[in-house]
Amino acid sequence: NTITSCCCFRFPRMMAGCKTFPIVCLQLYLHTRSMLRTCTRMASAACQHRVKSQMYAVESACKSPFYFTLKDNVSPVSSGTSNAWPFLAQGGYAHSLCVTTSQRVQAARLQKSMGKELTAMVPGIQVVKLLSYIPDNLHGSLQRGFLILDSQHHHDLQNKLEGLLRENQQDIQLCTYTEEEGRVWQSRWEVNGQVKEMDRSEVVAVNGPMPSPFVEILRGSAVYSSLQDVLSVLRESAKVIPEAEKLLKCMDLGNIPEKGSHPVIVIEGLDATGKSTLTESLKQHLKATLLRSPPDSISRWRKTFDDETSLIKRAYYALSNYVAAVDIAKASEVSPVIVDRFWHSTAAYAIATEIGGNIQNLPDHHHVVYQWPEDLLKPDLVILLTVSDEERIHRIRKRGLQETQEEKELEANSMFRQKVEEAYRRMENPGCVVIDAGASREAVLKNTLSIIKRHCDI
Ligand SMILES: Nc1ncnc2c1ncn2[C@@H]1O[C@H](COP(=O)(O)OP(=O)(O)OP(=O)(O)O)[C@@H](O)[C@H]1O
Ligand SMILES: Cc1cn([C@H]2C[C@H](O)[C@@H](COP(=O)(O)O)O2)c(=O)[nH]c1=O
Repeated sequence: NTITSCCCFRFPRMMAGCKTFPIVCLQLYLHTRSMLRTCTRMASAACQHRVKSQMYAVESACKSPFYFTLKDNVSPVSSGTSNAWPFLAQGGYAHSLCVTTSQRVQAARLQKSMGKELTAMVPGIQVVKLLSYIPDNLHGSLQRGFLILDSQHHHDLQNKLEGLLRENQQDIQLCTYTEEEGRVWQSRWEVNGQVKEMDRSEVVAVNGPMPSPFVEILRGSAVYSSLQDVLSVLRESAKVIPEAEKLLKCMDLGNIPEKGSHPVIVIEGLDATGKSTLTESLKQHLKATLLRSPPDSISRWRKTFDDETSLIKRAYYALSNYVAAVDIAKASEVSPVIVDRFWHSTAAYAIATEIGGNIQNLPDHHHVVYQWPEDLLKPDLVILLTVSDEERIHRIRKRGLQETQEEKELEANSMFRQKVEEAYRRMENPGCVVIDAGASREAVLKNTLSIIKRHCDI
């Protein structure tokens, strides 16, 4: 950046009036470009190799992550007491695949497609999220990937992984882990004409940091804290996703819209908790304007972004709040505004999706991901509707979804739902006022109206 800015701004000023100025400028520009290319190649090459202080964190369903590192890197203090690897029992194998490319949109898309490919690769293997990073430069060194657990040592798995490495040799790092007499070895593979084992190093289990790197990376990769952050991801995405370009054109990048004199009330909650039912009734009772996020103006691209990587999908939902804020600001000049889902949904679903395992793995209370973005119009009141799982299932069934299929989904997603709701409850500034929405429609409406009267000037 410094070189580019020097070339583009300072240097021309120094050379103004000089006859050879255009030639010198062109030479400098070409030289800079080639230097930048060399730097990128060097950085990428460095990523393909092990760095001594490199740490690995493996996501765990019910506990904190499992951490390991090269044995040389371990000081007696940071070392765990045992090197028992839960994945390598009974002569099984494990492999790690990390995306090394530094371009975040490209890296996220490659990671998503590899995840899909790996899960479908061989029946019986287990694919778990993995992060590789250098502790004092987490964001700068982060590589996302997977640990592939192969307890039955499938012969064709190694071939398939080699195929993946061949196809993406510049962008991924493949390692295999084996246990020999209680010691675990990491072999790194590289394509050198054919796929070869480059080197072997001993790795050991270690204690990890608190909060875990899975929590630390949420901000900026799933939960955004400003419009600038969101736009920067979407601009990068626009190079490969035409809808991102169209979406950006819908965004009015003027000043932050200011709320009018009427109250803005947001209704939040899990699916089928009664938000639509309640918001329609509130609209009538309060003679309010009813809006939703994502707003109609950009909802035609929702499906495209729902199918995208988390980085891009969450940027879409985050942006949809800023787009909705423009309508909310205008409407609140003339009437109260009811909003069906807003920022809290965006953050709560993003956090619950990204954080694997159970509720204990969520970021602690007051973490930055629970804070309202400073540049987003703030509502006067946020109401969270909660109902028991049984009642929610009952309502979904009555709404007409197929029973058995839906039942299975609810079973599988029980932990996910708990995490979304807990994330909602932890949101701050504004926090949520929780209403038990398991009562009758009339009772829920009455309760909500009395809370609105208490909090807002209505
Ligand atoms: N208080 C209530 N008692 C019983 N049934 C209710 C109540 N509120 C809503 N329902 C019914 O539950 C179902 C889900 O309600 P609704 O569509 O309002 O929820 P929602 O939160 O907007 O859902 P989604 O987020 O999935 O759009 C509907 O069939 C609705 O008629
Ligand atoms: C607004 C918003 C929604 N989602 C997800 C959460 C749910 O699975 C669906 C529900 O949307 P609906 O419009 O209420 O049917 O969308 C999300 O992940 N992030 C958001 O900001």
